[in-house]
Amino acid sequence: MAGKVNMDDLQHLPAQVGVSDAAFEIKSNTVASKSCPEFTPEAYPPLPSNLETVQLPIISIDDLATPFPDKDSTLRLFEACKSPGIFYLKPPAKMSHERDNLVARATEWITKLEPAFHLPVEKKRKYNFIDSTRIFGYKEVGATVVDDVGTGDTSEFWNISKNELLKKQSLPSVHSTMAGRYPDIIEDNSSSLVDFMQDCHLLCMTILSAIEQELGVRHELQMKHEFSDTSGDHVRLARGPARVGQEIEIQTPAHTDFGTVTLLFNWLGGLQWRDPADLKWKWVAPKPDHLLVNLGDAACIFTGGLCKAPVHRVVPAPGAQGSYPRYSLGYFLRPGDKVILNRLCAPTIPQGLPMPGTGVTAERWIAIKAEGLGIGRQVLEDTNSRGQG
Ligand SMILES: O=C(O)CCC(=O)C(=O)O
Ligand SMILES: [Fe+2]
Repeated sequence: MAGKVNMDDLQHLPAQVGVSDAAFEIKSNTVASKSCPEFTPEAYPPLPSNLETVQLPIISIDDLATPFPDKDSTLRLFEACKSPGIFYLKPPAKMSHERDNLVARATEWITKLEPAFHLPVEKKRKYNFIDSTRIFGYKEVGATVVDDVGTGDTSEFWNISKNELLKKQSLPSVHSTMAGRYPDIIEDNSSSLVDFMQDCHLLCMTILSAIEQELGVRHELQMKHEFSDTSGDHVRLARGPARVGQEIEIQTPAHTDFGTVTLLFNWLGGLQWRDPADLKWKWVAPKPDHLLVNLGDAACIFTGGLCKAPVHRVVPAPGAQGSYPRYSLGYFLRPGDKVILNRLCAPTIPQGLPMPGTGVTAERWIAIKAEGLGIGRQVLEDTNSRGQG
């Protein structure tokens, strides 16, 4: 069955170690109803009080988003990027043009776009990823492999491409005559989604700017991530089902993010970070009014391994929270498609062994990683054009 791993098999999967028993305390009277809307953050119960969660650094963007941020703030951010490579970030209370802060807007986006998940599966399949090089559109349950026997994941995604929405904005008349790339509920909101992406991108640039300052490089990192560049940048809406049983159900298997910076908004537990010190999975608790920042492979390569790309995965939320379907939203910042993943030239960047992905374009790296996760296999199997990636 998609995404199911028997508890007895856990030894075979190094990814499974260290999960606290508190995760599996589900009381039968807390089974989620199938009511809609499913995304009801105000109703979520707390995480189990005995759950061990990892203490991640907490950074406030107000300290960084000035033309001359103080040295302590940029250093604290850089230290968090070096270890563990994942941290909480408090966004500014108001963004440009008096828009609300990003956490409030991410909450509104999930609320508004949740119906895209409730379309009949045949309808959603019309928007399946084209292949593993173009992972925009719909990823259905089971399309990603969670172990070496080919078990599928349990989550579904809508990956909404920044460039596809930008193209639609610049060529509205052409697009109005074309079949929609996304369901109407997404297409109809594309212009305000672009505004949201632009503010997410800006926040990522603030993070890159702080890293540049600490490395003593000018704008080399930001230049590889122009908003107008064709790239893998996208908003990902994800839905994972409520916990079904006692087994570990993998919503998203162990991975590092492919790109440079991920802004992650989640409201229920279920995200786990693999501690490199003991290889145990540690729960990452959502922090009210904060988002999570997670660095990816490209950040690691550009900085010669100084920045870390943490290994993480998603399982149903622990305890009573596991009774709720889990929604999350990510903004994935990736280098321009044609950018070659190489370390920056600066005396501060270590000259070590090349890391996986070094020397290939960002576009190719996305395809290599997506194939490794089995993404696109349903399309490929359906068309019988190629074996599983
Ligand atoms: O849903 C989450 O909390 C994390 C999702 C994630 O890691 C991903 O989509 O890359
Ligand atoms: Fe991720």
